[in-house]
Formats: sequence, C-alpha cells, structure tokens
Amino acid sequence: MKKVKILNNTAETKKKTGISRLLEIAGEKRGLLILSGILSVISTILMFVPFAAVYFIVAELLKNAANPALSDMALIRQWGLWAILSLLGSLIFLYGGTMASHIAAFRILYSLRIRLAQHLAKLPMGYHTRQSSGAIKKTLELSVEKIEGFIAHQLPDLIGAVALPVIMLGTMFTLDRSMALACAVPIIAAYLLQSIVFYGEKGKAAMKQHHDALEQMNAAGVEYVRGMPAVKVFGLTAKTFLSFHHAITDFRDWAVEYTKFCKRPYIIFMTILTSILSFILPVGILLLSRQPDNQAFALTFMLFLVLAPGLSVPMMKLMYLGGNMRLISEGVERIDNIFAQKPVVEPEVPKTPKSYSIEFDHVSFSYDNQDAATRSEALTCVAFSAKEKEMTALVGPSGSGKSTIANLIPRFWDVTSGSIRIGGVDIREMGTEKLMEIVSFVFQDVHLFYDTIEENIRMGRRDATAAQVIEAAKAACCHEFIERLPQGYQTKIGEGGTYLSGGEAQRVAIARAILKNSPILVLDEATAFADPENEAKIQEGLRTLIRGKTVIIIAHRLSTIREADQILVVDGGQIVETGKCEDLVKQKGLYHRMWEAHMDAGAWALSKDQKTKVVNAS
Ligand SMILES: Nc1ncnc2c1ncn2[C@@H]1O[C@H](COP(=O)(O)OP(=O)(O)OP(=O)(O)O)[C@@H](O)[C@H]1O
Repeated sequence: MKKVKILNNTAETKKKTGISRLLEIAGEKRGLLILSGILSVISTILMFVPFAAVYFIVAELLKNAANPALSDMALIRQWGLWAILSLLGSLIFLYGGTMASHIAAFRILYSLRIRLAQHLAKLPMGYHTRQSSGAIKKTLELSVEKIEGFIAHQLPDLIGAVALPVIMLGTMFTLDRSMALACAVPIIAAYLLQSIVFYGEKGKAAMKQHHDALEQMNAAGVEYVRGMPAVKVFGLTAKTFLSFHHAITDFRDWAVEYTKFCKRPYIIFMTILTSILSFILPVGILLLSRQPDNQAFALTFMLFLVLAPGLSVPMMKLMYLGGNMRLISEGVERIDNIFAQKPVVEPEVPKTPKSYSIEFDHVSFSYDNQDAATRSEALTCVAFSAKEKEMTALVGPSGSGKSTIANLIPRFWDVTSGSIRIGGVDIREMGTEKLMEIVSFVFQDVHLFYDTIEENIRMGRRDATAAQVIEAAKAACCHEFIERLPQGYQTKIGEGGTYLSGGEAQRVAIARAILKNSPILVLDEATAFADPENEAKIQEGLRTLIRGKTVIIIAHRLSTIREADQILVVDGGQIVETGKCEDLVKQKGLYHRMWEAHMDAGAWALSKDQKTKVVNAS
C-alpha cells in the first residue's frame, strides 16, 4: 500500500491544519501532482515567451527607427513564429497538467470518501444520534468535493500564479531594479492587507461561521424533506417550519455580514492590483526624463508597461485561491473531526464464543448524548441470561428500556458498567466483525436501500446465489408479492413509485435475516406495522427464522410471545419480573396488568356508542 497514512485518524494527523493539511492530503498522489506542477510551470514559462518576442521585435524596430526598411524581417518573423508556437505549447502543457491533477484529485476523492464511510460505520451509534445526518452528509459531499476542486484546479493554478509573477519579477529585476521595485511594492502591500484581514482571527471565525450555518441549513433541509408527511399534515411551509427558516435566515445574515466585512479591504486590494501602472509610470517617466537619449531604457520602460498589467491576473487568481483555501481548510477540519472520533474499541486478540447463550451481568447504561446535568440511567443493574436456542421476550411500558437492552447486544452502544457475554465471552473482547456475523437484528424501522429487492435481501449474505435469495424470500412469505412487482426481484425499491408497505418491508427484513442465518437473533417490534393478514405471514416467516436460534424478542402484542421460554418484564430500566407467561399472569404484578389490558384490547371494538378506551398493550 502506498503512503495513505494521510487521513488515518491518528493524533499525528490532527496536528496539521489549513494549507499544510491540504497539501498533506494531496501528497497521497504526490507523483501525479509533481508531474502536474512541472507541466504547469512549463506552460507558464511558455506563456511568457510572446512577451519576450514583442520585446525583441520592438527592439529591432527601434534600432532601425530612422529607416525601418533596414529592420531584420527574418528575425521579426522568427520571433513571431516563436510567440505562436510557445502559445500553442503552453496550452498543450496546461492540458497535460490539468489532466494529471484531475486524475490525482478523483483518486484522492474516491479513497477519502471510502475511508470516511468506513470510519463512520465503525463509530458507535452514540455519534450518529448526536450528529444530524444532514451535517454528516454535508461533510461527506461538499467538504470532500471542495478538496477535489482544490487539487484538480486550484493547485495547478496556484503553481502557475506563483511561478508567473516570480518569473516576471525576476526578469524585471534583471532589466531595471527601480522600476521592478515600483512594481513589487503595490503587490506586497496588497498581499499584506489580504493576509491581515482574511487570515486574521476574524477571517478564520467567519469561515467557521460559514460552515456552521451551511451545516445547519443542510441538517434542517434534510429534516424538512424527511418529515414531509408531518410538514404536510400540520400545514407547515419552509417559513413556518421554524428550524429550517432560521437556518436559512442565519445563513443569509452571515453572508450579508461577511460581505460587509470584506467590502472595504477587497476594494482596496483590487484598486492597488489594477493600478500597478500608476506606480511604474511616475518612476519610469522620472528616470526617462533624466536620460532622454537612452534608447535601451526607453525600450525597457515600454516592456514594463506591457508586462505590468499581466502581473495583476495571477495576483487576482491568488486572491480567489486564498478565499477558497480558507473555505476548504475549514471543511478539511470537519473531515478530520470525523476521523478523530473514536471507533468502537476492538480487542487486540479477539475471542470466539463456544456457544450462543447471552448473559447480561449487572448492566447499567446511560446515553451520552443527554445533557450531563439531567442525564439518567436508561438501564440500571440489568441481569439475566438467555439460554442458547431459547426465546427470551422483553415486555414493558413504553420507554422502559427494552430497545436499549436489544441495542446493547450488537454493541450499538457500549455498557456503562457491567458486561454482556455471549457464550461466556464479553462482547467487547469478541471483535465487531465476529459479533455482527453471529447476531442478526430485525429492526423496528426497516431500512430498505435504493436498490433491487434481490440486492436488498442479499444484504443478509453477500455471496448468496439468486436461488438462495428466492428460497429465503419464500420462507419469509414475501416471494408472492415480489413476483407481482413489475420486474420481480429486479424491481428497484423507490423507483417508478415502487414502495413496499410496512408489513412487506418487515418480511423483506426477515428474509435478509433468514439468509444470514446467524445463531443469535434480536427482533425489535417485528410486527409493529402489520395488519392481520400481514401479521399471519410475518409470524410464519418468523417461525422459520427463529428455529434453533437464541432469540431476544421485543413484542407489543403479548399473544406473539406466549410461547416464549422466558419473559423479562422491564420497567424504569430494570427487570422487575421474570418467568413464563402463565406464571407471570398468576403473579398479579405488572405483567398481569399488561395481560389484562391486552385481553381487553382484543375485545375492543370501535363504535359510536362505546366509550373510547386508551389501551397500552405493551
Ligand atoms: N438515542 C437515545 N438517546 C438518548 N436517550 C434515549 C435514546 N434512545 C432511548 N433513550 C431513552 O432511554 C429510555 C429507554 O428507551 P427505550 O427506547 O429503550 O424504551 P422502550 O422500552 O424500547 O420504548 P418503546 O416501547 O416505546 O420503544 C427512554 O427514557 C428514552 O427516552
């Protein structure tokens, strides 16, 4: 592997910021970039040749000003030819340089996005709940895209914009120091002004605000689009959906403030740069008035007048680059912030469990995204063991901690104290890859990817054949409805209006889990969306799925877990009752009350004459 340490999340990489960090990132494709730089410099030098040609042609004409017929026409034509050829050559080298920088940029972009995506997948769920997906999306897309712009376009421009003035000023100094100084003074002054204003603390703070405001706007925009059903139902608009509205107005306010902040220094900078001639003219005229017969000086003066305006073009480029660079640097900092997030800790020597029983050993847990002052434990000293190949059900009121217990098993979060063991091995000593291999999860909200149904099911096992996918779909009772879709298993979800109902999506998720066939299965509200017909099918799918597996199931409908080997009743983050259904009903505790409510709910019917019952069937 080549030098790709650049964006690894080490403390070392965190040290560099700004342009040096950008160059470090660009350094991943150093060879291509050096080639691009060399080609850009050659192109710049060639661009300078027409100026020299003009100089020599005019010198020849001036030499024979008294009798132009004596001018060496062959020499003049030769210089004319050189001017055209060098201009063409300059364009060819520029093309080569830009190609090299683009290839480098897109390779860097690719590897950066892949590494970012991989790193994000390794972060604990706590990070993802803390960060809005809009903000992450902005970093993944915009900030990375800006780096591409920097490497592909701005880096070669930067080399050209530095090389050209250096060559020009160098030539000027060899021709006439006083006039070269008159040229250099306004340029230095303009740059000092720019760096003081824009690179000062205020300029840096403005760039941070820019990214913050943009991130908030992105996050609120994603929220607005995601919450469209609620937006419609409650008649919200982009104006009345306040967080979105505020994000937009904040960004507008920032833009107005920043424009005000930049206005004056920008105008001064532009005025100085575009008026280099007004610095040279007085110096040149003064010197010429002292030696009116010096033809060579007159020629040099003329060359300065031709060259000087050309200096302002690369200088302007440098200014725009400076502005962009500040924006990009802030974006890079955000990328580095993601890399600096600690992934789920992996054991040095991963252990493999011998069996698939699950044991919660005095587990306490609190979510770290809550305000420290008001933070409370979501789970307190939870202890139970789920035997291998048995079904353990979690029931309890809403917010009691059932999903939290389930989410700790695949290490979406790590326990605050205590430990969770699978087959006697602490899950933190197991290696997440192994853990993910042995645990399947059917979530409350099924997420289907924008892909074919076949690929969505294959997510359970990447190497499954089409026949195995169909077999799993049949077992999960989804083969029939998939066959009815326009392109069967090749139908893309979300395309051409193909969407699945909640129950159908649940069955696809079950098919995935059947295909994965892992020995431990966590089912969170698997029948939450089901209508009676769907529920029967889901139950049938589940029966196939759970056979011979250690199952942890959270179910709202108590009837679905009647046969469970063990029921854990959770309340206020603690396990308050444990046993089989009939034993718990006899205990006359919380489960008994829930069971009664469940029975009531079964008999409940909607009628104008009956009073509405509020039933919590959990
Ligand atoms: N990501 C989170 N960040 C902070 N707090 C959370 C998070 N998820 C859940 N909680 C809190 O933890 C507690 C337990 O929530 P949990 O989702 O485990 O309950 P539950 O029993 O599964 O509820 P339900 O039956 O309604 O799904 C609640 O007080 C909840 O507000």
